[in-house]
Amino acid sequence: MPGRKKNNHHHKNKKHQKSHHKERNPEKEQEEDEQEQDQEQESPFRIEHSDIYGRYLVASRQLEAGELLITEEPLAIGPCVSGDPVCLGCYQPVSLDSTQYRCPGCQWPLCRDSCPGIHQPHGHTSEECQLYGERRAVAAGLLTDRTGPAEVRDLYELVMIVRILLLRQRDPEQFAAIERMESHTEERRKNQVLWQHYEQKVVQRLREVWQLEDLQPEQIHQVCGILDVNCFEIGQNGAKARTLYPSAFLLAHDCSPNTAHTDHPESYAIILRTSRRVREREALTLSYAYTLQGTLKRRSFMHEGKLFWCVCQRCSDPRELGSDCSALVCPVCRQGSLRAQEPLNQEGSWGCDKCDHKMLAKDLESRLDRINNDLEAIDVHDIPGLENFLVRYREVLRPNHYLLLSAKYSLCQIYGRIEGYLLPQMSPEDIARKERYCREFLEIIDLLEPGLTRLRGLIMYELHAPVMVLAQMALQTGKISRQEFQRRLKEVVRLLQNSRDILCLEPEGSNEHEMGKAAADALSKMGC
Ligand SMILES: C[S@@+](CC[C@H](N)C(=O)[O-])C[C@H]1O[C@@H](n2cnc3c(N)ncnc32)[C@H](O)[C@@H]1O
Repeated sequence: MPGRKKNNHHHKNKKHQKSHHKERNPEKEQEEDEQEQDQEQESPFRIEHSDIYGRYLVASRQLEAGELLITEEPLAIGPCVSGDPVCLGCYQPVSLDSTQYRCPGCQWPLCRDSCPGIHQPHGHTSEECQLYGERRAVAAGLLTDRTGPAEVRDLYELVMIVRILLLRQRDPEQFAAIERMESHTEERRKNQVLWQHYEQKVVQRLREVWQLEDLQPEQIHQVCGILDVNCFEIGQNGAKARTLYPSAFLLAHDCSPNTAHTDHPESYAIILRTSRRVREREALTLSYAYTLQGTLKRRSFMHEGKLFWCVCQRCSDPRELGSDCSALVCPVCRQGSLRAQEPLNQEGSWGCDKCDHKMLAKDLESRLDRINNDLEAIDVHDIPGLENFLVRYREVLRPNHYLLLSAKYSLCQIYGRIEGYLLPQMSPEDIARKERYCREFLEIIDLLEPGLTRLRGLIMYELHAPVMVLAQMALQTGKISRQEFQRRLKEVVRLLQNSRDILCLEPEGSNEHEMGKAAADALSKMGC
């Protein structure tokens, strides 16, 4: 499969070159065309072009859910750009204090001296080590436990850019493949705030402070654009990296996509499959944004980073495909729901469906930002804190609002899993609460990410346990009949089967795959 997909990509590039040299060798051209047609017939997708999407992939035949479309290793990989320091070899979190292991050559923090990513192409290479070693004072020397998150982020941002620019010498073909990706440089140049940010934080720093003067400003800006537009954020079991892949970048975006992807914990290869049935000629899509965000946020995220305004079905629908996950309680009548009147207008107004109250999107956004800050301040393991958040905002946000769903998602995962809240320690009321949150969450994910998607697999696994425990309790206390117990058990089996089928698609060695195996074990213990 990797070969097939890779061919497809290179094949496209050949085609591109050919169009400029058509008269050169007509016989060879014809032979190549035939080969291309053969390959296209075999491949589950082909590349097309539109004025809106640019290049994108379409299904070359009807595809069933779960079909493998692409698996390929990254052309480039680097740490994620967050304020959290990670190992340059394996992208696991590291600390910046004096006890943290550091590379003897360049002093950047690494997880340990036996990190599998040291001197590996997908990790901390000797080339990179030498470059940073010569610039210790302006690179790793700044990374101490007194360095704030913004400075940590700025320093780590440079790593992937430097790696790509080093590829120019080491592997010009790979570099050329990256250079052919969309960078939206001209549109980015028009946005002075964005352009100046990269000029100061990246271009000047690399050329003046790090003294990499042979890097041309235009090329650095182009690489920054390519990274913003095409990067995948990946990582298993706590690792956080960003990657560029040779052909997966071609998929267009949709806020309710028809593919799902995961990545291999060691090779960082992407594994991309259809998540549901896809019709012949339908565009293959993935989501560049986070599912648990409302339309206003997703659209501005895509506009800022990817330079387009999404007009997909979910974005165009004030009720977001029936999920209603952006609706607020009307602050005036307290009865109605406040929704976007023109969801594709970021500055439009939001109106109540029961009274005349209206609100501007920008006022609403700042309100939501404050609520989001409140949520982010709560530790993900803090059950009372999360429960309190749900109570505090139930008069403000509709029950399916994405901020409430985020809190419910955390609760689904920690009830039953942390000390003091393990299933045998939990009251029937708390177990029932876990069940309720799982069901509420699943109902929305079924609308937004239907099919073979990781979130569905995870939540169905979480849901099976409370259903099972409560059914057993109810049978023992005579609250339900044996027949009703059997009916509930059937649901448990269905949940376990679905989560096994989804989570076993995750790569071996990942936590999700382990969960898929646990679901399979539970089924065999039940004799299924
Ligand atoms: C990762 S690239 C995809 C490949 C790109 N189309 C190309 O030709 O190189 C992302 C870019 O594709 C375009 N794109 C992807 N999905 C889109 C969508 N749903 N609507 C409009 N443009 C889209 C935008 O220009 C976006 O910045």
